[in-house]
Order: sequence, then C-alpha cells, then structure tokens
Amino acid sequence: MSLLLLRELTAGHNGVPVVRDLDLEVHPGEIVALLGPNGAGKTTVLETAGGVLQPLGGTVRVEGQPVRGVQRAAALGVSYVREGRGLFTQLTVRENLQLRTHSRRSARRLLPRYPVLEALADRRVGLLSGGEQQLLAVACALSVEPRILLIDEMTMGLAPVAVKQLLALVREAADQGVAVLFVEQHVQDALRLADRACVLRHGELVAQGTTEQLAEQLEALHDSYFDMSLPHGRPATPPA
Ligand SMILES: Nc1ncnc2c1ncn2[C@@H]1O[C@H](COP(=O)(O)OP(=O)(O)OP(=O)(O)O)[C@@H](O)[C@H]1O
Repeated sequence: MSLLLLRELTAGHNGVPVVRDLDLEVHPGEIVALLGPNGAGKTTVLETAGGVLQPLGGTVRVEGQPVRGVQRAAALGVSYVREGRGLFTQLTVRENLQLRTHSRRSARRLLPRYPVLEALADRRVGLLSGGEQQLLAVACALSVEPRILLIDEMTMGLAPVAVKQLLALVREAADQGVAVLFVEQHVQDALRLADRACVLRHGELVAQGTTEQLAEQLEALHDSYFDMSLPHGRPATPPA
C-alpha cells in the first residue's frame, strides 16, 4: 500500500492551478524523484504534499488520511526539507538539532550518526558549506523519525563529495522504510538515487517509470528537456 498518495491533484498558488490532475504515489522504503524543467510545478507538488498549500482539487493522503495543513502533515509523519533549508544560521549545528528534536539528549544521541556534522557540532551553521548545510537539513528532517521525507532541490549547488554523502543518507533512510519524494535538477544524480521518477512539464505528468524506463523515455523527451543533462553523461541536444 502506498504511504503517500496524490490523487487527481490540482495544485497552485492564489487559486491559480499550476499542476493539474496529478496521480503519484510513494511506497514505504521507496525513493521517487520529481523531475522537470524550471517552472514545471515540482516545488508546488512538494508544498502541497507537505501541507503548506491546500489542494485546489483532488487529494493528498498519508496512509489514507487526508493531509490538511503543515501540522497535520507533521503529525502524519511528513518531514519536509524546503528550498533554503529552514536552518537557523546564527546557531550551531548542535543547537539546530536540539531545536528540531526539542531535546539536548536527542541531539547528543543523533550526532554520532553523522560524522561530518559531529565534527562541526559547535560551528555556526552560517559558516558551513552548502553541502554541510544540506546534510544538516536532512539530518534535522530525519531526527523526528518521519515516515515520509520530502526534499526540494536536493543537490543544487553541491560539490560531488557532498552529493555522495547526501545520497547515502537518503538511501539509508529509505532502507529503514522511509518513503522519499525529492525534487532534483540534476537528472544523473536523481536517476542514481531514485527507484522511480516522474517528469512534470507545464504542470502535467509527461513521463514516469522506473529509473531505467525513464532513462529511455528521457531520450525521447529531450526536446522539452534540453535544459537538463541526460543520463550516462550525454548532454541533451539543445533546440536548433
Ligand atoms: N508563491 C507563488 N505565488 C504565485 N505563483 C507561484 C508561487 N510559487 C511558484 N509560483 C509559480 O508556479 C509555477 C510553478 O512553480 P514551481 O516553483 O512549483 O516550479 P518548479 O518546477 O519547482 O520550478 P524550479 O525548478 O524553477 O524551482 C511557476 O510558474 C511559478 O512562477
């Protein structure tokens, strides 16, 4: 049974739909990538799944329970790493974890799980690299033991070594049963991590499947996808 289920979802801003009739599900332990060009509606989907936006039509459900609002989403086990990461940059790594878990003890217990962060425990977050901040954002999101993890712009701007650590962390969470839905600009990283992927274009689902199936479909879709690199290191062909 799917843990996160979007059914005939229409979503948007100020009553104006940007995503129409979207069906998408994520099972426990599954990692699903949401791909598509700029403005396709990927963040809008995550915001609606995370309870930040109310659906304009259709439903968002977690194990059959409707998601209405951020608090309800959190109570149902949804943890959301938004673009910008939502960290307190004036506070240290340790303090950010403490705030998230409401407990010094939990933060102490959690830090050894993340050696990179443990080494930086008393450094102000504003002084960390983008990759370290993203690792902390995901660690904070995982600290509440979510059932569903939503991550926006997961690897944007990060160095390869940080991307590797991040992908390993997300895979580990999925291996423990967390359902992951993430937005990624970099198709190669997305297909490296995901079990399945969905491609949005102008708010509509234009392709979906396992990462292997999607790699083939992406070739066919390359005209609309010229702003992203294709898998296997082949650059997409820009329009003439
Ligand atoms: N707060 C907002 N108010 C009004 N319109 C918005 C708002 N946020 C996004 N939009 C519009 O909704 C559409 C989809 O935006 P969204 O951020 O979901 O796309 P995206 O696929 O995540 O894009 P990107 O990859 O560039 O982040 C865009 O046309 C955008 O201008």
